[in-house]
Amino acid sequence: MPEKVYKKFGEEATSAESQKPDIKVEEKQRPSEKSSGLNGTALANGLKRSQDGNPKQSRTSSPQNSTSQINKPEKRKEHADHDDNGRARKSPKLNGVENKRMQEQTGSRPQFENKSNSHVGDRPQYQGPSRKDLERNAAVLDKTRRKLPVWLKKMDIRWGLRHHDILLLNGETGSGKSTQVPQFLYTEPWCVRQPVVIEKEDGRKEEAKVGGMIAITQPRRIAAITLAQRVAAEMGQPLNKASIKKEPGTVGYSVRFDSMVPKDAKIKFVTEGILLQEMLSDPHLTRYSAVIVDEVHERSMDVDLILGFLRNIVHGDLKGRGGVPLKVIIMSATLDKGGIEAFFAKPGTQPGYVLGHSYGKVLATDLPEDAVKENTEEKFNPKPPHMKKQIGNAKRTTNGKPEKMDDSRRSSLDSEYSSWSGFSETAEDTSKITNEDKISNVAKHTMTNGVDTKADVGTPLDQAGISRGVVSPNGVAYEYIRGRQHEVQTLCEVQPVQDYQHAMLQTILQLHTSEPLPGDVLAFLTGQDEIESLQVELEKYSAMLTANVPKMEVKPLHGSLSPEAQQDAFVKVQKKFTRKVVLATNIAETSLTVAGVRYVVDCGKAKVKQYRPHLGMESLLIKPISKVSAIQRAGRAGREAKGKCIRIYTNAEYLKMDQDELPEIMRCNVIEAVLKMKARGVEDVLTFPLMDSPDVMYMEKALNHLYAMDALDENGSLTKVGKQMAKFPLPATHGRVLIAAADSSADCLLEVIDILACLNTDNEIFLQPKSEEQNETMNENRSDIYRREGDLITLLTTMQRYAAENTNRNDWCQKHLVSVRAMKLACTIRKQLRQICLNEKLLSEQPPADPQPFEPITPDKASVVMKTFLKAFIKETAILGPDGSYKTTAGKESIHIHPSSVLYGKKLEAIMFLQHVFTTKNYAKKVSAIQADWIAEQYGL
Ligand SMILES: Nc1ncnc2c1ncn2[C@@H]1O[C@H](COP(=O)(O)OP(=O)(O)OP(=O)(O)O)[C@@H](O)[C@H]1O
Repeated sequence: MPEKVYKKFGEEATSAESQKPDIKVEEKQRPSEKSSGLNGTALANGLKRSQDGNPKQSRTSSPQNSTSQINKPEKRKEHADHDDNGRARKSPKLNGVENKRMQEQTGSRPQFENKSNSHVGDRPQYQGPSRKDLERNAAVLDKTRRKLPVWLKKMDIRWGLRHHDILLLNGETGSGKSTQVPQFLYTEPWCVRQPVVIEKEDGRKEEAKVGGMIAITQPRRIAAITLAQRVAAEMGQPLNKASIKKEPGTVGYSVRFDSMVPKDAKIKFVTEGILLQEMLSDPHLTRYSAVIVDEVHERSMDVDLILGFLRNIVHGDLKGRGGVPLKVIIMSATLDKGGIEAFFAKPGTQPGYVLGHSYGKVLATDLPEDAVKENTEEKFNPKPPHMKKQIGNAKRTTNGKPEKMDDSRRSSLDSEYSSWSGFSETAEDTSKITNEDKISNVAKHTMTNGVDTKADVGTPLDQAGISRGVVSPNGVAYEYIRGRQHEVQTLCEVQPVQDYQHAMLQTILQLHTSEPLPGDVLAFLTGQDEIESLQVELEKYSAMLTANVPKMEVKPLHGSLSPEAQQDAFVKVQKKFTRKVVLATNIAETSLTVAGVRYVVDCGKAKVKQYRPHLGMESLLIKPISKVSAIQRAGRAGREAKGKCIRIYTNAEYLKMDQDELPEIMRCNVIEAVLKMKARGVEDVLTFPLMDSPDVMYMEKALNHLYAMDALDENGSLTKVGKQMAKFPLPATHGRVLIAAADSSADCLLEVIDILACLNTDNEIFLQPKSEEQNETMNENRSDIYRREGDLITLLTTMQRYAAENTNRNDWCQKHLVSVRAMKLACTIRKQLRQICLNEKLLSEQPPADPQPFEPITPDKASVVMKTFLKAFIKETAILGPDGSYKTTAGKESIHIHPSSVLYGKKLEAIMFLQHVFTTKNYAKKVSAIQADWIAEQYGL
C-alpha cells in the first residue's frame, strides 16, 4: 500500500533524525570515509545493507556528538499537502488532466515534446492545454503572484516610472522582480506605440512609430526562456511554436539561435547579447518603451555595454526616438545603489558620474556580514520554530508594518530580514486586497540618499490612481523590496572541507535519506566534469537504496547542454516516491526557479573566465565564489516553499569571500566589447561611458588584435570585414575565420561553417565513455571520424558524416558516442550561418540539402581550413621544444594537450588550439596539428 511505503520512509526519516545527521561531526570523519567509501548516518539510513546484513554504525548517531543539525522535517505539514507517496495532492479545484496541464504551463515541464528524429528548431507540434485550461491555471497562479513581496510595491514602481526615466529596483531573491515587474508596466500609459518624426544620423527626417514593447534582459538563455514561459502561464496564454503563428500573445523570448515572439508581444525576454545585436540595426531601440536590465550584479561584459548605451540614449537628445523617452529599470537582489545611481543620474546633478572612475567595481558594499552569523547560529544552536518567528516579529513596528529602513544601500541579505518569512504574512494580507487603490495605502518607502521620501500610510492618489511621492532631482527613482515569500535557512560547515566534491556527495545523500518528500535538491558545482562524475557516483549509490527510501533522479544542468537537455532539469519528477537532484554550474545561480527545489547545496566555488596577460589568453580558473554569488545560490531554495541552503564551506570562509565578482570587463579580453562598441558607432572607445573602465592597456591590446584581423583600419575605424564580423552571432575570432574562408584563395566556407556550427553549440559533441569496455568500442567505431589533423577536422568529418546519414541519425550518434542533441543544435546553427553568409554575399548560392554523399576532406584542403583558423588564432599556437613540451608562441608558457583532444599524447611540430583551461596545469583544447612555418608566415616573419 502506498501509505505504508510513505510511513516507512517517514519512520526511517524519524530514526535518522533521532540520530541527527550532523554535518559538523561528519566533516571530521570525511578524510577516512573517503578511502573506505561512504558510511555516514545518511548511508546507514538508506543504503542496502552490506553482505553481513548490517549497515555500519555511524559515529554521528550519538545525539551528544551533535552540535549542529539539519532541522527536523515538518512531516505533518508535508503529509497534509501531499499524498502517501510524498507527491503533491491534486488541487481540489482541478481534475487530473487540468493539474497536469497546469504543471506544463508553470514551467515545470517543457512545452514541447521531443521527437527523436526532429531537428532542433523544427520543434514538434505542440499538444498544449486549451485556452480555458490556461485561463483557469492563470487564475490559480494569480493567487500565488499576489503573495509575492513585489506586489506591495506595484503602485510605487508605476509611480516611480511615471515621474522618472530610471528606476533602480533592489529586491530579495524570489521577491518577484523578473516575473511581475514587466507585467506591472506593459499597460502603463507610456508603454504605447506612438507615431513620431525621427531624425536619422545624416539629418534626414522620417515618420516612424516608436515604443510599445518592454525588453527584459537576462544573463542566460535558459533564464530568458523559462521566465517567458512562466509569465505566459501567469497571463493564461500559450507560448509555443504553433501558438505564436495563430494567436496573439503578450509575452515572448529571443535568445541566440531561438526566438518565440508572438506578433503583438508587449514583453520580450532577451539575452543581453540579443539586445546588443538588435542595437546594430536599431541603435535607439525604437521598438521599445522600456528596457529592464535584470540581474545587473552579474556585470557581464554585455550588460556593462548595455548600461553604457542606455545611458547615452536616456541622456541623449532622443532625436532618434522622435523625442520619446526610454524607461530604464535596473534590477537585482544584490544591487549597490550608489554606483548605478551616479552612473544614471542626470548630468550636473548629484551623485554625478565621472568617466573612468570605477563606480561598480564593488557592488553591494553593504552586505551585512552578521547575516551569515545569524544563519549559522541556527545550525549550531537550533532555535525552536517560535524563536524564528520572534526574529521576524521583532522587526515590526507596533502597528504591524515593516520597520522603516535607515540605509538606502541595504542589500537583500539584510541580516534582520533574510531568513525571516514573516513578510509573506504581509503579502498574504495584501493579497486579500483586490482594489489597487487600497494597495497604495500600504506602507511605502522610496529611499533617495538614505531619506525616506514618501509618506508612510495613506498616501494620496493622483488622477490616475497612482500614489504621489517626491520626484528625485537626479532623475533616478529607487525601490527596495524587503522580504521573500518563503524562508531559507542557511547552514554551513564547521571545519574547512578538504575534498568538496566528496563532501557534496555526502551531503546530498544525507539530505536525500533524511529529508521528507517533496523537496528536490539543487547542487552547485564548478563544471561539466565534476557534474558528470558526481552524477555517476550518485546514481551508483541510488541503485543501492532500500525500497523504503525514495528513488533519486539526477539531472545535470550546465552551459554545455542543449536547451532541451537544460529544460529536463526543470521537469517535475513524474515517478512516484522519487526525488530530483539537479547538479548545476553557476548557470542556475540567478533568475531561475527550478520547480520542486527546496534544498540547495553550494560548493562555494565556480569556474571563471580570466584574462592572463602573461599567457596572452583567457583561461577558465576554479575560484571561490563571492558573497553575492553565495546569496544568489541560497536564493534558489525556498521559492515554492521553505527551503535550506547547505554551504560546503565555513562561515569564516564565507566572510573571507570577496564582496562581489570583478566585472567581466575588468578581467577578460575586451576584444568583443571593443568590436561591439565600434559596430554601434562608438568611435572613441576610451571615452565610452562604462561603469568600470578596463585598463587602457587591455583596450589597446584589443584594438591591435582587431587591427591585425583587418577589422579596423589605421584610423581605428571599422572596415568592411569588421562590420561583417560584428553581424555574426559568433565570437569575433570565429567571424573572422568565416570571412577568411569565403575568400577565393581559401574557398572553404562550407567546411568552416560546419566546424563553427559544432564549436558554437556550447555543447560537447563527443560524449565521454563510462567504462573501459565502452571506451574500446567507441575508439573502434570512431575510426571513421577521427582525423590525425586534429579536433577541427575531426569535427568537420563528424558533421559531414552525420549530414550524409540517411538511415537513422540517432543510431549513428549512439554508435559513435556522439551527442544527438548537440548535433541537432549544430545543424540549426549551420543553417543560420549559411543564411547569414548568403545575405552577406559570402556565399553565392544555397548549398544542396542533406543528405549529401560523404566525401572525406583531402589533406591539402584540411591544411587550407586550418590556415584559415590561424588568421584569428595565431596567438593560440605552441611549438614543441627540445624537452618534448609545448611552449606558447605568445607568452612562452608551457602548455599540454588536453585528454579530450584526439591529439592527446601526440608529439607534433606545432599546434593551434581554440580553447585554454587551467586545472592542475595549462591545457590546450580543440587542438590542430600545424606546421611551424605556417605560424611564421602568419606573423609575417
Ligand atoms: N518557472 C517557474 N516555476 C514555478 N514557480 C516560479 C517559476 N518562475 C517563478 N516562479 C515563482 O515566482 C517567484 C518569483 O520569481 P521571480 O523570478 O519573479 O523572482 P525574482 O525576485 O526575480 O528572483 P531572483 O532575484 O532570484 O531572480 C518564485 O519564487 C517562484 O515562487
